[in-house]
Amino acid sequence: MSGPLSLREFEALARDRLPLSAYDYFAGGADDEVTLRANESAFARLRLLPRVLRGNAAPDLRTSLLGADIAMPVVIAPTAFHRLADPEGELATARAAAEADTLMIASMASTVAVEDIAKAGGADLPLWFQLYIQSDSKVTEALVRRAEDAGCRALVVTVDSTVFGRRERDHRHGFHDLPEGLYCENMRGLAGDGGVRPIEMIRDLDWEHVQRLRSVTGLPIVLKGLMHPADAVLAAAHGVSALMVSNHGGRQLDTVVATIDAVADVVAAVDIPVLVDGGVRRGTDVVKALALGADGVAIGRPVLWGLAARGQTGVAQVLRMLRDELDRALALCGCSSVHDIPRDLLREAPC
Ligand SMILES: Cc1cc2nc3c(=O)[nH]c(=O)nc-3n(C[C@H](O)[C@H](O)[C@H](O)COP(=O)(O)O)c2cc1C
Ligand SMILES: CCCCC(=O)C(=O)O
Repeated sequence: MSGPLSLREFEALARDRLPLSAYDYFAGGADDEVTLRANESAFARLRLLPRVLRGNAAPDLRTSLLGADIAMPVVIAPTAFHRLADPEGELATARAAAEADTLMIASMASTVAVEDIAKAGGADLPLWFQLYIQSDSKVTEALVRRAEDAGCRALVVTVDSTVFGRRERDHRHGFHDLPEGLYCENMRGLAGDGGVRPIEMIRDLDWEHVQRLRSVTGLPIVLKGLMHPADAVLAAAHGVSALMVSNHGGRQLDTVVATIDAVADVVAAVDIPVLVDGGVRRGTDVVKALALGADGVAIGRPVLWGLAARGQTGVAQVLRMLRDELDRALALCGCSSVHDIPRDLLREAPC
């Protein structure tokens, strides 16, 4: 029997191996999961109009993001709780990211501490730290110091989570907390008694928080979960270094537009790098995001599927598969590099 041939086949393998409550936590979205489905289906609605007879050698996939040189414009989105998928958890993910020569964004809700993730990835792995700003600014600052000391090269502030989205799959399973023995390790030592402090989502999150963060760190700040071009303009005015157009993989506000439908307006509004995540499952999806002006994409669930199916090897295979698909798609589109993808490559499919 052959191994998995696509990212979607990794999901099927992962589903077979995971307890249903963990699978549903990873797979699920908010409410009716309209946005969860839309993220993927919007890519299918965009079609390619390739050029031919362009005689290109192997396309150049390398790119750079905030000074990090990486093998392809595909990075690892921050996702929580990797040890629910595999005992090695984020350590395995970091090793696979390093092997693939790409960039990893570690979740603040990782089940391995960020300094251990950094060690596993090695000095060459560009590691960014995702942050939920906490109500106590001292706690936020302690997290920032921890990320800086671990060698993280940027802070990715998630701004789409002023409250936690309602995921009905989790309610059905009663999945509200990590199982016995697993903890959000970055929060260890931050509770009054030296214990593990729970992560908060704060309703009053605003631009002042971004400004305050700007004043306590020299690291570049990336805002993740921004969809509206007017917010993109404000972000640039507040000294933000890059944006991630994201709807949290359809897990926060349901019926938000698909990210691939939002990215072009954000790109047009600002001069800073723009990444997009949500529903990227094929090399052709990456081509479409780049044709719309994105500087790169991030993948969330496919990494978890690789991890649950085969640990570090599985994550490395997922990244390799997407890289090979991107290479083939570019060749077939007549593009010589990831920086040479014209907008007129795209057409909307008739309904
Ligand atoms: C299981 C899971 C956990 C996630 N945890 C976080 C998180 O801790 N912080 C964050 O900013 N985004 C989190 N996200 C959102 C991802 O960073 C990303 O936006 C999303 O997964 C992209 O969509 P995709 O899964 O379709 O690739 C999570 C997503 C999933 C599926
Ligand atoms: C406090 C954990 C947050 C994880 C998360 O962002 C998600 O499940 O989407």
